[in-house]
Amino acid sequence: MSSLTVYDDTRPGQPEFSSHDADAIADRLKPLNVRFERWTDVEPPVRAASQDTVLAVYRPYLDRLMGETGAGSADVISIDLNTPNLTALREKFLSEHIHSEDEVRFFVHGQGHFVLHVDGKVYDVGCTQGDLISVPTGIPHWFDAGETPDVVALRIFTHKEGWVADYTGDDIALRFPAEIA
Ligand SMILES: CSCCC(=O)C(=O)O
Ligand SMILES: [Fe+2]
Ligand code: NI
Repeated sequence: MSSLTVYDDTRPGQPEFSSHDADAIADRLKPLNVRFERWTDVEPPVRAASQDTVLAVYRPYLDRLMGETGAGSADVISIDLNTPNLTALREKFLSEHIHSEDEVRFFVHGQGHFVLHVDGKVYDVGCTQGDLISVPTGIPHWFDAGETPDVVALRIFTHKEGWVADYTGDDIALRFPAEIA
C-alpha cells in the first residue's frame, strides 16, 4: 500500500503526519511540486518480463509522460536479492543526493521508499505497484527498498548520461530509516 510519513528532521521516530490514502499523499506532496499519482488502468506485465516487454506495455503512458517532461530516454530497473552487486547498488541510492533533472519513476512491481528532505521536514513516501512519483530537480532525497528488495520500476531520463547524482554529504538517511513493512 502507498504510504506517506512526515517528520521534523530533528525528530526521527516521531511522525507528525501519516497516511495510506493516495489522494491525501498527493495533496501533501503537491506544495513541494512532487507529483504523486496512481496508474491503475494498466495490467502490469509478469514479474519476470523483459525490459522491452515492460516498456512496450507502458509505451502510450510513457510517451505521454516523456512528452510532458521532455525526457529523452526510458529504462527499467529491477532490484531483488539476485541483482548483481546489490550492496553497491543499494548504497548508491541510500545516501542523500540530488539530481539536475526531475526523478520520474513508475512502480511496475514491488515497492520502495523515496525519502525527501525539504525545509526541515522528512517525507518518507512508500511507493508500491501502480505509483508514479516525480521528485523535482534539486530536492535532496534517498531511496530504500530494504534488505530484501523487490522492485521493478520504469525510469525516465532527460540527460543523455542517464542516472547522475550529487551527494549532499549529509548522513541524515542513517537517522531516518525508511519504514519498510
Ligand atoms: C526506483 S529507482 C532507484 C532510485 C533512484 O533512481 C534514485 O534514488 O535516484
Ligand atoms: Fe535519486
Ligand atoms: Ni503501513
